[in-house]
Amino acid sequence: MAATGVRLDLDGRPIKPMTICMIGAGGFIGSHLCEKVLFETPHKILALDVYNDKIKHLLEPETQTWADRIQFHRINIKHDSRLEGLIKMADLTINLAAICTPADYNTRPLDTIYSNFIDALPVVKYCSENNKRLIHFSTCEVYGKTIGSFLPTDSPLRQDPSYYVLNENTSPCIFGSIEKQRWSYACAKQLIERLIYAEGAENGLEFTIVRPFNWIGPRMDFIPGIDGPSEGVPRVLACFSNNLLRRQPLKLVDGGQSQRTFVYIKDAIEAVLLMIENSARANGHIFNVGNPHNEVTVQQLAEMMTEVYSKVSGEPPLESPTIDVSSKEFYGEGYDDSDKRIPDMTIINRQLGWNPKTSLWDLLESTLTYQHRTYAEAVKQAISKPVAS
Ligand SMILES: NC(=O)c1ccc[n+]([C@@H]2O[C@H](COP(=O)([O-])OP(=O)(O)OC[C@H]3O[C@@H](n4cnc5c(N)ncnc54)[C@H](O)[C@@H]3O)[C@@H](O)[C@H]2O)c1
Ligand SMILES: O=c1ccn([C@@H]2O[C@H](COP(=O)(O)OP(=O)(O)O[C@H]3OC[C@](O)(CO)[C@H]3O)[C@@H](O)[C@H]2O)c(=O)[nH]1
Repeated sequence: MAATGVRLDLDGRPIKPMTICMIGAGGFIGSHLCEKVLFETPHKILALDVYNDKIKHLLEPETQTWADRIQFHRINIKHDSRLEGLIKMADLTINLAAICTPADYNTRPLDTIYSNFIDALPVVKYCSENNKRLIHFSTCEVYGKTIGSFLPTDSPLRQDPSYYVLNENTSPCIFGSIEKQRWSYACAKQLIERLIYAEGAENGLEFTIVRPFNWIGPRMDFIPGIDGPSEGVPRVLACFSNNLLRRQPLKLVDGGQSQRTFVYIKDAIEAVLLMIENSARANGHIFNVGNPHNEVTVQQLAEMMTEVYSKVSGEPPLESPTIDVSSKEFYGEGYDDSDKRIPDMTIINRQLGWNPKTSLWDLLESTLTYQHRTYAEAVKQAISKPVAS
C-alpha cells in the first residue's frame, strides 16, 4: 500500500521520505492523517498521544506492511521529558493535541486554555530552537462572530459576502465578553497562532497554521455511554448520531439557526498532505480548510441527517425528529456561538491548488453508514439493559 516510485511535489521536485512527529495522532483527524501517510507515502510517523484506540488498526498486528513506519509513544505533552527528543528525531512536527469540544470551553475554561495555549508552548519552542518545521492545528473559531451579525437583521449588507466570508489575512477575530467563557478556546488558539507567527518573523521558525472548518467523518468523537462517558457532550455530528441511534429527537440549541460549512475528513486530509509535501508553498501561511459549498443551518443539518440515517439504517424517521433546547440548558452558563462560517478559499487555492469534492449529502451517507455499522448493535444492547435502581 505504501507509495512506490518517485513522488513529485507540485513544482515537479522529488519528495524525500521524511519522519513526522504527530502529536495528537490518536484523535479523529490524527487517525485519518496516519492512514493517509502510511497508505500513500513512504514517510515515517512518530505518533504521540495519551490514547491509541482510533489507530489500533494501524499499530496491530505488527506484520502489516507499514508496521516499521509507525511508532506509538503514549505521552502526555503536559509533562513528558521525551517530547523534545522526539521532535529532534523528526523532520516535521504536526501538533493536533487539544481540548476541542465546545461543551468544555465554558465548563472547563482553565483546562481549555492550558491545553490550547500553555501545553502547545514547548512544542513551538522546541521546533524553533531545533530548526524543525511545524504544522500547527488552530481553528476556524479564531474568527469568532461575523461582522454581519452586528448589523440590523433587515440590513441588505448582511447579504454582502464581505460581511461574512472569512479570510485569513483580512477578517478580524470577534469574540464575546470574558464572562462568555465559550471564547476561552478561540482566544487561546488565537494567542498560540500569534506566538507561532512571531517565532517565524523574529526567529525564522518554518510554520504552517491550519484553520479547520468543521471537518466531519468516521471516528469523530464518541457515542455517549458506548465509547465515551454517558454524560459527555461531543461535537454536533456525534450528538446527532447518538440521538438517531437511540431514536431520540435531535436537540437544536437555541433553535438551530447557527450556520456551518461541513467538509468531509477525507477531502480535508488531502489538503494536509499537500502542506506536508510542499513546504515551500505552505511555509509562513495560515490556511482555511473547509467546504464553502456545504453550508447549512444546524436545523437543516438535523433534517438531512435524519433523512440519510433512515436511508442507511432502513428505519423510518421519528414523527417529531427535532426538539428545541436552550444553550444554557444544553451547555450551561457562559455559552455563546459563531453565527456563520464560510471559508475564503483564495489562499489555499493559490498556494496548493486544493478544492474539496464531497457534497454534504454524500459525506453524511458514508459517515452515517459507518456510525450505524459501528454502533447500532451496542446501542441496542445498552438500551435493553435494565437500569440499576
Ligand atoms: N475536527 C474539526 O473539525 C476541527 C475544527 C477546528 C479545529 N480542530 C483542531 O484540530 C486538532 C485535532 O482535532 P480533532 O478533531 O482530531 O480532535 P480530537 O480530540 O479527536 O484529537 C485530539 C487528540 O489530541 C490528544 N491530546 C490532547 N491533549 C493531549 C496531551 N496533553 N498530550 C497528548 N495528547 C493529547 C487527544 O487524546 C486526542 O487524541 C485540534 O487542535 C482542534 O482544535 C479540529
Ligand atoms: O446536539 C447538538 C450539538 C450542537 N448543536 C449546535 O451545532 C453547532 C455546531 O456544534 P459543534 O460542531 O459541536 O461545534 P462548533 O462548530 O460550534 O465548534 C467547533 O468548530 C470547530 C472546533 O474548533 C473543533 O471542532 C469546535 O470548536 C453549534 O451551533 C451548536 O450549538 C446543536 O444544536 N445540537
